[in-house]
Amino acid sequence: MTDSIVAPERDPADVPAFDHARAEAAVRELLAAMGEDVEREGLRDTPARVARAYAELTVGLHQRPEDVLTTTFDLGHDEMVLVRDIELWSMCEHHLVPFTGVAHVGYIPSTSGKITGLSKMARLVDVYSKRPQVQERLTTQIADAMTDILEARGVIVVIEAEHLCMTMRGVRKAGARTITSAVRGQMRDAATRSEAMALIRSGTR
Ligand SMILES: Nc1nc2c(ncn2[C@@H]2O[C@H](COP(=O)(O)OP(=O)(O)OP(=O)(O)O)[C@@H](O)[C@H]2O)c(=O)[nH]1
Ligand SMILES: [Zn+2]
Repeated sequence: MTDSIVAPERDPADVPAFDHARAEAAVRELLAAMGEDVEREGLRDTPARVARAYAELTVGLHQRPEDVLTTTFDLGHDEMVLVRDIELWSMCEHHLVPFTGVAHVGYIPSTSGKITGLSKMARLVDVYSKRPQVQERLTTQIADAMTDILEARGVIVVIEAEHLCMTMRGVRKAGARTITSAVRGQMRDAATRSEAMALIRSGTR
């Protein structure tokens, strides 16, 4: 593969605003390419609807991780914090169909004990999910943002997801789950990592 999984992150300031007119024209073309009658009643508003839907599904291209990891508290807490089973919906950049599953995000705060609001970790997952993605990049981006912005001493991110491009088309293997992980800093320590994995697995239903 020539394209890097860990593509350099684009500054959201450099990403042009979602072009609704262009997206509508493209959807109209796609429908025409399918042989559909784009003027029939049921499809008349579809290009505009799809454009709005894709604007929503890619809103993360315009968001910065540092804008969601804003609320930090210096609690002096220096033990592991882990939020498990954060629901995620993203879009595979190869087929533009969803992949969905859960993210588990854990970290060991900085030596100063800088922690973030728990909901902010879920918001961070959303920022990176709402873009054309591959699961590996999504995983590393979340881990790197936690490390850089919170100055976390250790981070673990595990994502379990089902890709609709493998389920509803192509190889058609419903139920196959892809698991990716990214581990940083002190979380690489064998004992700490197994503690985190045990906490994540304790939720396996
Ligand atoms: N590594 C990785 N691969 C993905 C992800 N999402 C989709 N893919 C894969 O991307 C690949 C694209 O392969 P291609 O051969 O170019 O496309 P294709 O002919 O549609 O492939 P099939 O899905 O096998 O029919 C497929 O194997 C997908 O399963 C992801 O998040 N990570
Ligand atoms: Zn795909």
